[in-house]
Amino acid sequence: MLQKTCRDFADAELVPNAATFDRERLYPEEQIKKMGELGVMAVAVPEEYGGPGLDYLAYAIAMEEISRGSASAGVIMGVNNLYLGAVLNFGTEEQKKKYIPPYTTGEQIACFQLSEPGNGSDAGAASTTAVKKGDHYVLNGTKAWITNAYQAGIAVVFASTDKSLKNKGITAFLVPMDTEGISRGKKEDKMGMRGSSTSQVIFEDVLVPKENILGGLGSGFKIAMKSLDGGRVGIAGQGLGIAQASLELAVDYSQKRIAFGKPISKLQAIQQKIADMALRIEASRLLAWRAAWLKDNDKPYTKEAAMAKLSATEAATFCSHQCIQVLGGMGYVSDMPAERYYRDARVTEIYEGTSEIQRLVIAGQILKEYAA
Ligand SMILES: Cc1cc2nc3c(=O)[nH]c(=O)nc-3n(C[C@H](O)[C@H](O)[C@H](O)COP(=O)(O)OP(=O)(O)OC[C@H]3O[C@@H](n4cnc5c(N)ncnc54)[C@H](O)[C@@H]3O)c2cc1C
Repeated sequence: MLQKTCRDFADAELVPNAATFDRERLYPEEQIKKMGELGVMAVAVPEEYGGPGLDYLAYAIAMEEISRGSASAGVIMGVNNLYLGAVLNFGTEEQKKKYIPPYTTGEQIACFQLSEPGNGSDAGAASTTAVKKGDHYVLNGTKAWITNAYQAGIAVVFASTDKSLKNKGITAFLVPMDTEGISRGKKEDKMGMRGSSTSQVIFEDVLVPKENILGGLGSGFKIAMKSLDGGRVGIAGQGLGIAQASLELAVDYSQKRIAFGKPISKLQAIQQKIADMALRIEASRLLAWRAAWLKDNDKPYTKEAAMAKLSATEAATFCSHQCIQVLGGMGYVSDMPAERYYRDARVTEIYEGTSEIQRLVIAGQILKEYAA
């Protein structure tokens, strides 16, 4: 039912507008509010905090269907859910009551600030500092590549409270984005995902009350890694959505395009592409749903989430590439969405851990299993 609801919504509200969001770098405000009404801005948030109380399998499915319509809407939703997951899993009761409900409806959205100009994959090397001053911490530094930075009302910010402890000295803070001393850099001019804003966020002597520490002093790195495990199930869903949209377009076009007197879908070379696309999508979907199922059943799922993210995002790049090939010249122009799928797909292999980092995570887990 959720899948159908999201698919119908995407077909009615996202598919017809996705090219405009992309071309005009437009934040899909109206659609994000409607997604809030559908419950997908806070999929796994229990009803007591304003969410629909679903699980990560539902999240993977919703991310796929929304991203099939507009990958930009998908990443806005994904980062909002990433923030909510961190507060839900690591917040005190008071923090959950205060910092979850306003971000479940799509009226206000959140961001997740881990990366910095000097470190992305090496997230433990955070150079943003938080220094204790009385009942407050003073934050200084620059966060980079922050999705939703221009719209977000709240952020979870990772900063070092003790550099000598390296990643064990990182602490997570809940920081309202209108706090004095916070400014945003220019909007990044991106290859894809142009309906979502991405920018640096600069902290200059930003005072944050000590009650806004999330999960305890020095737990920031653990919070980031655990949150990203869940986030990767969502990005796998996003990759699947782009891949599925590419497959559907390629199949439809191939049945209508006539070359040498018959539809190109009759050509075995085109059929091979369709088979390869469908195969990668089905395999990745099973990986994504398995990772979600493991999480929903409180079983370890770090390796499975990394496999799902890696497989589905590589499928997105592969399928969007093949889709352009099936469309020929029409794949290369913006009259058709194939070139947008290709541009949007590319970053899914970069954010929430690059493909290289997913392989490191997978290999690390496997080597641990075999060492036992
Ligand atoms: C559009 C967009 C939105 C984003 N949104 C957010 C956000 O909301 N919040 C946030 O915190 N971050 C966000 N990011 C940042 C993203 O997570 C980082 O870009 C990503 O983690 C990679 O970090 P980096 O860019 O510093 O690359 P680097 O870490 O410098 O990596 C460069 C290259 O080296 C490789 N590499 C690095 N270390 C290793 C290693 N140990 N082994 C093998 N290869 C390695 C990488 O895989 C990559 O190919 C976003 C990025 C983009 C582009």
